[in-house]
Amino acid sequence: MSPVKVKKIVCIGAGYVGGPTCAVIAQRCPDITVTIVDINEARINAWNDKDFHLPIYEPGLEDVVKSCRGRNLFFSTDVDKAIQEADLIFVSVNTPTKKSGVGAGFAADLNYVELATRRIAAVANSNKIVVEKSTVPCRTAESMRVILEANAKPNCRFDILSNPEFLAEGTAIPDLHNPDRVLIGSLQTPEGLEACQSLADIYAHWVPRERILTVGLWSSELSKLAANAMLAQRISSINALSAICEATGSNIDEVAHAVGHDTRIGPKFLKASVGFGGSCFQKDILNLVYLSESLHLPEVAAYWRQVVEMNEYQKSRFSKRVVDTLFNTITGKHIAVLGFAFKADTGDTRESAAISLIRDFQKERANVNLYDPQVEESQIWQDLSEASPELPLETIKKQVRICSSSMQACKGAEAVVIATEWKEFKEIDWEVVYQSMNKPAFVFDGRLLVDAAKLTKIGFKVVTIGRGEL
Ligand SMILES: NC(=O)C1=CN([C@@H]2O[C@H](COP(=O)(O)OP(=O)(O)OC[C@H]3O[C@@H](n4cnc5c(N)ncnc54)[C@H](O)[C@@H]3O)[C@@H](O)[C@H]2O)C=CC1
Ligand SMILES: O=C(O)[C@H]1O[C@H](OP(=O)(O)OP(=O)(O)OC[C@H]2O[C@@H](n3ccc(=O)[nH]c3=O)[C@H](O)[C@@H]2O)[C@H](O)[C@@H](O)[C@@H]1O
Repeated sequence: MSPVKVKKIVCIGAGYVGGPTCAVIAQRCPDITVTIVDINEARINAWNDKDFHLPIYEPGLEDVVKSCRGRNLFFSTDVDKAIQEADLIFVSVNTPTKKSGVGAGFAADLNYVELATRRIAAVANSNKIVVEKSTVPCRTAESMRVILEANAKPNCRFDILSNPEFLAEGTAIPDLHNPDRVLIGSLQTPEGLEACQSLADIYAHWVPRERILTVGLWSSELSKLAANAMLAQRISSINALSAICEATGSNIDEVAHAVGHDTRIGPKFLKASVGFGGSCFQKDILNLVYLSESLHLPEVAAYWRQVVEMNEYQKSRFSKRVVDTLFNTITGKHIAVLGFAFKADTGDTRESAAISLIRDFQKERANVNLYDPQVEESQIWQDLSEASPELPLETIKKQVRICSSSMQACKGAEAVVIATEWKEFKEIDWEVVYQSMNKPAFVFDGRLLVDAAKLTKIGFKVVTIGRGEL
């Protein structure tokens, strides 16, 4: 037997991962037909939009989709047909934190993975390579194998691979074009290794072979959780140090620069912030915490849990600093919040620190003027309602006004809070903003974005994360 040469791929799940990842595969492998399917019809319609108003904002994505949609890249809701035709199936569905039942608040909800797996088993009528692309707990591939084999049609073989995704939102396309590594986990059996080879051959169309790492299935699954946990741990470490900086008059940027110069530590991912957000860091660490507890390793669980707790502390510490600085009350004051996405260059708001900040400001009965260049209004109302379920939306709308520019948000405000590091906030004409604000005018920089000395010269009182007043 030799490795199957893959001709047709289906990706189940047309989200932030499935969409960009498989669009890039289609772009780089013109000899392979790629169909991305989803049960969400509105999402598929948006991927097929004739004016390319795609469901995800991601720099460079539109060009990739334009280059191959209708050629060898297709988006469809016909999940069954696409499964039947494919040699290789990516499972790229959502794996959120469980909201109820055993492990609620920690464990991953694997319902979507299981439903997709059962669908594959129900409709497949030829051999398939099934690839776990979603981030899943260790040994999920084993559950998938059991489900697939128990329901397989005669003469239908399934080989299961783990191929976690490491792209970051906002830089998904360059990350996919030039990945640090592609990780493929397989059973170390002859069939498993052949399936691994088939998938590696796809990536080898554009990724150098030495960056395609092949490991055992369980190592691959755990490596994904480990990578996210260690990245988040760096942010919590630098944020913990930012609190010490504020109390001692040190400057977190200078500390990060000095620490990061050590080649063993490295300069990346040491930017202090108002707290990390995004759909995955918290979820994947909680998943690791749950795994550790299930394995009777409470000390290990406590170690990782602290990374999330430090992040919660950072967010609440920042909103408290706003209240304390504004003379211990923000009731009735106007606060301009700039940015709602969890980071720049994405319209994604999942777990965004801005949501917690605005909820805290609402509790203090402040008026919030909010501006974000990408996030849809409907998404903002949904997030704010979920953050304060006790408040009717009408009450929230009385306290929060969505603005169409930074200028509009800042006009008449007592304070500006920078929550997302959008490039356009760097280019704000602060002289003009200052004139339009109530005095004293404060800027709270939660992203180390603005030139504090320049703003102070204009007349602002500037409070920056990780910088003390001493
Ligand atoms: N968002 C990110 O930057 C990254 C996410 N991941 C992981 O990738 C996975 C997917 O994440 P996202 O793409 O962000 O999620 P998402 O929520 O944007 O997309 C998942 C899609 O799967 C669809 N879906 C669910 N069940 C289905 C089924 N049975 N049949 C067809 N479609 C189905 C949903 O309708 C949804 O459109 C998660 O496990 C996540 O942890 C990994 C790396 C990066
Ligand atoms: O599994 C995932 O979902 C992905 O999670 C992260 O990617 P993402 O969440 O899209 O974005 P990051 O750039 O990692 O930023 C996450 C959060 O940390 C914050 N951050 C990042 C870096 C930093 O130095 N400081 C900091 O506060 C960002 O503002 C953002 O809120 C990882 O970087 C990806 O490798 C991984 O594939």
